[in-house]
Amino acid sequence: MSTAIDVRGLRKAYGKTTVLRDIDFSVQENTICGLLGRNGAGKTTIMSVLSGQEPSSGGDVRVLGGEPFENVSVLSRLCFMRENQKYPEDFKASHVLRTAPWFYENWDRDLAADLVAQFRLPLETPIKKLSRGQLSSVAIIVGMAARSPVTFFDEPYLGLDATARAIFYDRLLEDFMEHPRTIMMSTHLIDEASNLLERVIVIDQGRKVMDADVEEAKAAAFTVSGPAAAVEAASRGHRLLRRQTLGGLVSATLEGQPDGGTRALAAERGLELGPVTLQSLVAAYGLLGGDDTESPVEPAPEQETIR
Ligand SMILES: Nc1ncnc2c1ncn2[C@@H]1O[C@H](COP(=O)(O)OP(=O)(O)OP(=O)(O)O)[C@@H](O)[C@H]1O
Repeated sequence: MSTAIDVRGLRKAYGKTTVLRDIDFSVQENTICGLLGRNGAGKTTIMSVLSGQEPSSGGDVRVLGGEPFENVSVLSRLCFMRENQKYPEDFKASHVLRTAPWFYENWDRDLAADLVAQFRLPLETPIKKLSRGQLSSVAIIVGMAARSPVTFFDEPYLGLDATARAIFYDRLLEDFMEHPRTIMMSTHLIDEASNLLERVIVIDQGRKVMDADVEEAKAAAFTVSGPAAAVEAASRGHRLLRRQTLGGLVSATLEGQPDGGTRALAAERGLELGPVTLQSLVAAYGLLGGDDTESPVEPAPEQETIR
């Protein structure tokens, strides 16, 4: 498999303010990669540079083998759907769908029509009158039907209801299986999108702080929940990544995997051992902001109770 995106020592500054520092990563072709991080971390800026919308201030950026900025041969194979996508004044969704094939050579008309029906998108309403969710669905439909070899989605779900978000995730995965391509998506809805993501890159204050294969990262931690003293005992020998409390109950996210001793202790003291979700893993490294760490204990999905 070859490299679709290669970033070495990327720096971006606006005037005297540096917003990206010394960022390195590469993304293999035909991968769906999540770009995560708190507000203002630098996700949109990275995608803007990778999609040639803005020049970098230093470092080397290659997309499909070439520097994207002002490079038509790279730009013609990219699609960047951003959260505040701009359209010409008085455009309707029908105009967007009619003009999109001029820009995207792999454009799939049937897929676009199918998605319009699924998202219930009104085609003849002026874009500026569409609701926030309908506006997001226009960008999603274009980003998907374009089938560009490299596609960037910047928080594509804003304003979408839960059903529409589920349609987006399901259809994107289905289409990706049939037409593999490289997709980078920034999101704050980590657990919702986690089934899609093979790779995650986490940015914090303009620096890369995590770069991992999702399955490997999830396999490198576990949760243990129950009465505080028992959880404490079961946590010995493991690095504590995160601790949440609710009344007398504690849920700890620990590095590693439970060994025989931990399992036996859990069985004896009625503790629950469970897998870690991507969201809590990212939160465990302190990368989701304060609110999340204050949230009450929630049972992890598919928890295994050892008795
Ligand atoms: N044109 C600009 N001029 C000055 N500063 C900018 C400009 N564009 C972005 N920034 C700053 O760069 C930093 C990174 O912004 P960016 O939009 O990339 O963050 P983000 O991770 O996408 O955030 P969010 O999750 O809130 O969308 C922020 O501090 C932002 O204020």
